[in-house]
Amino acid sequence: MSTVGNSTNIFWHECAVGNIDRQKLLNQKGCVVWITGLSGSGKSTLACSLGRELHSRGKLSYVLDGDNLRHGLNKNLGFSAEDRTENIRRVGEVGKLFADAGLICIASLISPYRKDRDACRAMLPVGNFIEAKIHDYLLYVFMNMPLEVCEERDVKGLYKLARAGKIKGFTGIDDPYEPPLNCEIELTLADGICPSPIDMAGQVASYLGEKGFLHYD
Ligand SMILES: Nc1ncnc2c1ncn2[C@@H]1O[C@H](COP(=O)(O)OS(=O)(=O)O)[C@@H](OP(=O)(O)O)[C@H]1O
Ligand SMILES: Nc1ncnc2c1ncn2[C@@H]1O[C@H](COP(=O)(O)OP(=O)(O)O)[C@@H](O)[C@H]1O
Repeated sequence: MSTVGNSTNIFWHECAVGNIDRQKLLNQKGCVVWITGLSGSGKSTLACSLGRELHSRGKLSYVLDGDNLRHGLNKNLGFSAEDRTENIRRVGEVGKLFADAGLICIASLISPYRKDRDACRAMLPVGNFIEAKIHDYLLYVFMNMPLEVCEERDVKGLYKLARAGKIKGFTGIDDPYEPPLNCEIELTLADGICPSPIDMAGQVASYLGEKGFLHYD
């Protein structure tokens, strides 16, 4: 019996089928691939491309997209620092459940503040897999696209509105984006050109393969 947050007198219930059973069933290791970067940097595009790549390799994944989650789970949150923190915390917790379910969870959110991303790392520290290898099972992918590139794309017209002062607290304009100091993968321009989503997805999938997430034995 314990107290967690505001809940008192609560108990943890274990089930007979556990995380290892599910990972064996799926022949993969559950993890969270967390894509962070500015609006318009290509997070959602990479998330979908990676999902497709993993699907084609017979691996089960699920995309948690910040914009989409704000239509449901997170629809009571705005863009204040406190709300963004709560947004990241909730998605971290959901990602942890997906990873525990054995899936490769692809989270795609601006997640601009370092302390919020660090808190997610602390929430999903290490996976102790059966062969005794220890992996981080939260992997950060930094979409390191220059603001000018994102602003030039401006698919939703939000940068224009932010520059005109019609959106307040827009990331990269009048709200900070704090680049990761310890990401697993950084994707950026090569000779001034953005690699294709398929190439980027291939790079992330290869990383997952090398780290042993795409099989379970
Ligand atoms: N003020 C402000 N700042 C940044 N972004 C804004 C803002 N207002 C609305 N939007 C739109 O919301 C999408 C980002 O949602 P996220 O949940 O990923 O943001 S965060 O991680 O909580 O910072 C983001 O989507 P993406 O362009 O896909 O990143 C924007 O379309
Ligand atoms: N690798 C890429 N190369 C060129 N354009 C891209 C690439 N990835 C995304 N884009 C384009 O950039 C725009 C923003 O992409 P999106 O995935 O919606 O970004 P985010 O989710 O970070 O806001 C879209 O028009 C998309 O087609």
